[in-house]
Amino acid sequence: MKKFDIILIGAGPAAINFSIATQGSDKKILAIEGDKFGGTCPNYGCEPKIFLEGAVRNVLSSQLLQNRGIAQASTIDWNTLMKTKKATWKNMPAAQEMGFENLGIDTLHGYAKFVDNHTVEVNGEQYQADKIVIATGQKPRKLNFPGSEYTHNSNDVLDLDNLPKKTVFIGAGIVSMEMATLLAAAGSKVSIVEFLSRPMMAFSEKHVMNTVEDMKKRGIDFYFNQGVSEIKKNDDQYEVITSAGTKLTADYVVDASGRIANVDKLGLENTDVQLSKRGSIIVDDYLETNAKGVYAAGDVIEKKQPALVPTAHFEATYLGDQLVNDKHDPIHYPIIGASAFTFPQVAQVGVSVDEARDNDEYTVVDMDHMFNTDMEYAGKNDQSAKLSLVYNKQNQLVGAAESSQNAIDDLNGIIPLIGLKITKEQLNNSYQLIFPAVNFKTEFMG
Ligand SMILES: Cc1cc2nc3c(=O)[nH]c(=O)nc-3n(C[C@H](O)[C@H](O)[C@H](O)COP(=O)(O)OP(=O)(O)OC[C@H]3O[C@@H](n4cnc5c(N)ncnc54)[C@H](O)[C@@H]3O)c2cc1C
Ligand SMILES: NC(=O)c1ccc[n+]([C@@H]2O[C@H](COP(=O)([O-])OP(=O)(O)OC[C@H]3O[C@@H](n4cnc5c(N)ncnc54)[C@H](O)[C@@H]3O)[C@@H](O)[C@H]2O)c1
Repeated sequence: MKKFDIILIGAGPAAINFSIATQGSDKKILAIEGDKFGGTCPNYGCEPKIFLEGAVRNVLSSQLLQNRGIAQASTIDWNTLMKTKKATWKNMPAAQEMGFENLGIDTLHGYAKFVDNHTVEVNGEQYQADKIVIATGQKPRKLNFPGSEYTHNSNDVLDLDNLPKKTVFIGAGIVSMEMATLLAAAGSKVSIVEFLSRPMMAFSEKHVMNTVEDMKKRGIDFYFNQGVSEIKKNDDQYEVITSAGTKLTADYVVDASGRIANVDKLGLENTDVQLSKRGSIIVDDYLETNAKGVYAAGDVIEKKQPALVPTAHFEATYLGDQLVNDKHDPIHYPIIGASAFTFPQVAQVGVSVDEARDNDEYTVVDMDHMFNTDMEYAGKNDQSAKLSLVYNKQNQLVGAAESSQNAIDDLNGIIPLIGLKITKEQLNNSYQLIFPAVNFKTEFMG
């Protein structure tokens, strides 16, 4: 039996930031990874997605500027794009593992299974620690219906060598909306089937629907209020049948119906760790599970905050600091922005625009009139751009939502204003951003 002070199960963003936070301590720490070191973000998520999205955004922007001075709009060469993506990310897991080792963390390949609250088994060998951190993230959900065996998931899309002619996405969450944007821009005919009445329910309706309208103009079809009930295979084509009787043909079907906590290989039945109804790990305000000395961080935990890299990083940094310094302070989350890398992008932060519209405590200011002047977004011909701001009774900016080609960078400029509760006067007396900048759009400019 090998003994450590702390064992990390999973080696994604949560584990990485935990390791950074513990750097320089005398604790003996082991990171165990069953698949690829680095976890979802650099291997199956944000980073390869943003690589593909960068090309797509440039192409779609150039198409919008045709006849405004761009002579020939560009198009996507999917095969070269994918070949480049694969070459760029090939060495990522090895580089990530080296990152752990450089931080003084021992690494181990294999799936960890609990034997009891303080012992895990990996490849037949046992490892023990007083403190164990579960950072196993989430994985794509697999729906179960006749023909569901023909579906692919987001990991497959990010590795797709040849572009399908027709693609059907099941679900219209962030994963689906981003990947539909990619495949459609590259030339696939994309349809999206969604149970609910609109996509990305966690985001402001007005801004999501603004993006949906743009996606529709580019030929993406949406089928709301219905789920997929059956897929039939006819030679190399599939017939996708929905609960509303819609029939769609496709040569590629993506199950993008959501992500579930990665707990199935953990042997949690051998511990006191408890799961929520959704199957995520329940933790208290100290990120400790029901089993004393067993903690959890990142996407795997049940929480109100969005399951994103910044959330995982914040939790892991907090936990690393608590565990190596024997602290006992509850976690207090900061303002965390959320976004979808669609075209146009959708982003939001702070108090929800939808909730604020029905609440007397807040005032929602829709800044759309600013954009009709063809000024703020003119260089990108972003005519449909929409930005809404939420102010509280003290006239402090407390929330924002935007749909535009620049929504993510814009809101990254707004997040400090909200997080620091800064007033217009404080901002203008402290710094002036390069013009034109988001503070102009928010009328925060002095
Ligand atoms: C397509 C896609 C795009 C995304 N884009 C963004 C984005 O743009 N911005 C953003 O902020 N977030 C994005 N996310 C979310 C982001 O990837 C996650 O929030 C983040 O990776 C969570 O980190 P984590 O460490 O909690 O889990 P993960 O990164 O999932 O890492 C968990 C690791 O644990 C391993 N593991 C599981 N079980 C075991 C076991 N029993 N033993 C050993 N190892 C195990 C897994 O193999 C995995 O490597 C995206 C996600 C997806 C799927
Ligand atoms: N840009 C980013 O930051 C980014 C990108 C991708 C993923 N993520 C993270 O991953 C999480 C998961 O995203 P997701 O899109 O996988 O999940 P999701 O839960 O947000 O969306 C899944 C969608 O599928 C629908 N659905 C479920 N079953 C269905 C069925 N049978 N038929 C039709 N529709 C069905 C749901 O109603 C929902 O709208 C996000 O919430 C986010 O935390 C973030």
